[in-house]
Amino acid sequence: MLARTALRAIPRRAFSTSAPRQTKVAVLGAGGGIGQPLSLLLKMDPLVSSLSLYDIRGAPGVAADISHVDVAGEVNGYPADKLEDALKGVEVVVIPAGVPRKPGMTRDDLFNTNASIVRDLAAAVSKTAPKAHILVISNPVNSTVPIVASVLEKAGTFDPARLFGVTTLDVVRASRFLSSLAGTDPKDTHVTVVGGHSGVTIVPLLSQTPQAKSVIANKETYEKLVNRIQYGGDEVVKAKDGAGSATLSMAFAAAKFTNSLLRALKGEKGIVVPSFVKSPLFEKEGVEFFSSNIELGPNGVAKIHGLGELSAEEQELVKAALPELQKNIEKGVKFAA
Ligand SMILES: NC(=O)C1=CN([C@@H]2O[C@H](COP(=O)(O)OP(=O)(O)OC[C@H]3O[C@@H](n4cnc5c(N)ncnc54)[C@H](O)[C@@H]3O)[C@@H](O)[C@H]2O)C=CC1
Ligand SMILES: O=C([O-])CC(=O)C(=O)O
Repeated sequence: MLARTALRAIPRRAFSTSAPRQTKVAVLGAGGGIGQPLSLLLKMDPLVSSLSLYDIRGAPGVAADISHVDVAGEVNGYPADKLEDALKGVEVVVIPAGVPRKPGMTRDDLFNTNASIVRDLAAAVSKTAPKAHILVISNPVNSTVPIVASVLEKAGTFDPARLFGVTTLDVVRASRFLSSLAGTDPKDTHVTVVGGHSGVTIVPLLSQTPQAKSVIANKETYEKLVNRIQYGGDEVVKAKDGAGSATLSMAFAAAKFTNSLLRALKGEKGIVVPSFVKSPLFEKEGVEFFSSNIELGPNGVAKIHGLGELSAEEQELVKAALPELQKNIEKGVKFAA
């Protein structure tokens, strides 16, 4: 009896909430390496009242499986030809559909396959759930988010406050990697990561984290840490040795970001997290999407924060990120046109 009570306590502690379950969330790509654990974590989020799981393969099975978990909330699975049904009445759509990397590939190498997957899913969301908040996980995020924006723009349904590239895994990694060096608890070690989601476009602002002070004082340690945060994805791709990329830590990160958004949608104030959104910060430099701290509100993006004070090294990192970001964004926009 004691063990059962302890198990029941896990979902309550894993997610923050002050309101009852009330939001319908869809996962597109729910049968995949990220989709399955993400769907389970969302089922355990008290703010999710109904889960709609869609994939071209296997979603009804995943839904049947997850629906046996003894927490409240409905779960439905939809096969390949039922995308519209899956999206009916949905307020938040999370998209992890698409192929992952193998060793030796860059995220941009996924473009040829994933661009059209994301484009077609965005068109379906625009048609059936035009007011939904869209959270894009599929890589290359620097290009897939602009693709979604372009598709919605053409359809007349684009609201920049409701489109997010999920870069939370970079934030999670930065916190974890820094904590292991600084001997701190990741729970209290927050790192703002800005830019985009690949290699040099990932820019951790470690100078703004008090716990990083002694770690970044050593140039070699600092450079190694920045590199590890920028190429953390490669570590997992290499270790999985052809079996894909990060799935479990990504599912964790996406569930965390989704929970932040759901809390803000329900009226909780003061939720500020990084996300890759349509942003004015570097528009003049020709970079229309950028990840920085975003204040979330009842309609999605409430305020886009600036970068704050940067060290000389961070200024250089941002400078190096911009041309690559611009290229990735343009590629997405051109594809969608
Ligand atoms: N944003 C981020 O930080 C991260 C992004 N990713 C990206 O997430 C994506 C998914 O990765 P995994 O789950 O490991 O791949 P996976 O191959 O295990 O799963 C992808 C799923 O998408 C489904 N799918 C393909 N086309 C679809 C369509 N048109 N509609 C619905 N579902 C479709 C597949 O059937 C499969 O079940 C990849 O592009 C990967 O690079 C991965 C880790 C981190
Ligand atoms: O590295 C990859 O391809 C998957 C990914 O985006 C990450 O783990 O950050």
